[in-house]
Amino acid sequence: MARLSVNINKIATLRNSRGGNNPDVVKVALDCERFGAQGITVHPRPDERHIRYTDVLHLKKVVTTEFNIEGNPDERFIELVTRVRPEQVTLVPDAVDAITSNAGWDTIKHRLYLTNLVNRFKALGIRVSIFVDADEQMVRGAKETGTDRIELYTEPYAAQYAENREAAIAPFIQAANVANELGLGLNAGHDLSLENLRYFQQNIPGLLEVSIGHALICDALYLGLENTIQLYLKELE
Ligand SMILES: CC(=O)[C@@H](O)[C@H](O)COP(=O)(O)O
Ligand SMILES: NCC(=O)COP(=O)(O)O
Repeated sequence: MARLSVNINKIATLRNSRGGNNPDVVKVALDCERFGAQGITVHPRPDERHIRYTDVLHLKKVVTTEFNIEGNPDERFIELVTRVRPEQVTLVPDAVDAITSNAGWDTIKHRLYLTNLVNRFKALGIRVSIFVDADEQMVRGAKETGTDRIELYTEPYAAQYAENREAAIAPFIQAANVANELGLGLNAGHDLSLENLRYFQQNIPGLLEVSIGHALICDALYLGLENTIQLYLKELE
């Protein structure tokens, strides 16, 4: 069964909209864990428009499930991850001005750069995952870097799901098969939701973890956080 890591960026976005500390991201992270989340994901960006670097330091002290820090590995991010030593770091090639992540790495073009980072983080005992599109060549390129896992960028799947779910999932099955064959661990995330999650996890072999933020927090507005996390966990059974 794939594990659920809740991305709490959106909680920080809400807090930042007013200053102050409401909602309290540390409390929400602990509540997510209490309600059954098996991991907490944060994605600090250089402008700190949602999760702040100081939040990451506070969260590290209290999170008892898997702590996953995602982001573009600029110097400040590398320093943060080195200091915090989460269970997992996910390397994402965000442009500074991106509203949200919108592509995986070109693992062939950036092989050396990624290999150096993978070695650096693995030497600290941090599991490394590389964010990639569902593309066989990118999965094979990721393997060359020595990464432990890849995270498949699922936005294209989510976007096509309603129209044609078989076509939407086909490249993801192919990428997953390649990852499994190469011995790469497999995570997935972006725009996964109560609508599209079950079909994804039922069809993707070897899926270890999904990180979900936007849709889950939106659902929680109507359904409550505890109930929502339970519903997502049910989809992963
Ligand atoms: C890598 C990925 O797909 C997610 O981390 C996504 O970028 C969430 O970040 P936002 O909450 O800023 O959209
Ligand atoms: N890695 C994906 C993630 O953490 C959450 O993405 P989203 O559910 O907010 O699109």
